[in-house]
Amino acid sequence: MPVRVMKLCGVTHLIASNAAGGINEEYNEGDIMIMKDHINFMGFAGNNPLVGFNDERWGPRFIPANKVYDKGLREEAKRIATKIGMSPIVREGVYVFLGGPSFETIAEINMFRICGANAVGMSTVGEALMAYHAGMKVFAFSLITNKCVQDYDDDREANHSEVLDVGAKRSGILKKWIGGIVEYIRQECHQNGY
Ligand SMILES: O=P(O)(O)O[C@@H]1C[C@H](O)[C@@H](CO)O1
Ligand code: HPA
Repeated sequence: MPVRVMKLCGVTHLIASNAAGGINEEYNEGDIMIMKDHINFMGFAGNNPLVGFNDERWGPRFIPANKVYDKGLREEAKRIATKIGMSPIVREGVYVFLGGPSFETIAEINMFRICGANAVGMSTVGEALMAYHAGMKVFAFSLITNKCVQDYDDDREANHSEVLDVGAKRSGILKKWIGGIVEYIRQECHQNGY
């Protein structure tokens, strides 16, 4: 349970990142989507990290999940993006969490688009729920590494090498952006006496 180990070490904020496929047709490869919400599709099948005995010292048995992704951090992240000139590539949207490792079928992508998902990936939601349950502030974002195939006449196929290539291409700007967010969190912790 790495998130709980972080909590025991005094960590107050979680910054989580992932590579994701763009479902929203306006999203481009290389865009960055701040997660404002998620669809825990794995959770629909009972695969929620909070299932099982709940030790109240971590957090309550039943938690709301409509504010997992901290609004203040999202606003600050957008402000920093504007300051460093990356706002044209920054989006905000809903991430749907699937188990993978196969990428999605066209029918699945069409279903998730209709359900309100903007991007699809294979991680982050479990960690975000654990951290929120333990009282940590959560900020998460997706690097859109590919536009999901949504049409049977489209010959492209999702693959892991494009994920790695786009990650490498965006590493410089992401370092700068995350550095700014970390600095904001440092100041917030300082003001709150942490
Ligand atoms: O660990 P993340 O969610 O960033 O990785 C994504 C999803 C798969 O693990 C992989 C697919 O290429 O990238
Ligand atoms: N689907 C799921 N996970 C992903 C994708 C995708 O299209 N791209 C990067 N990670």
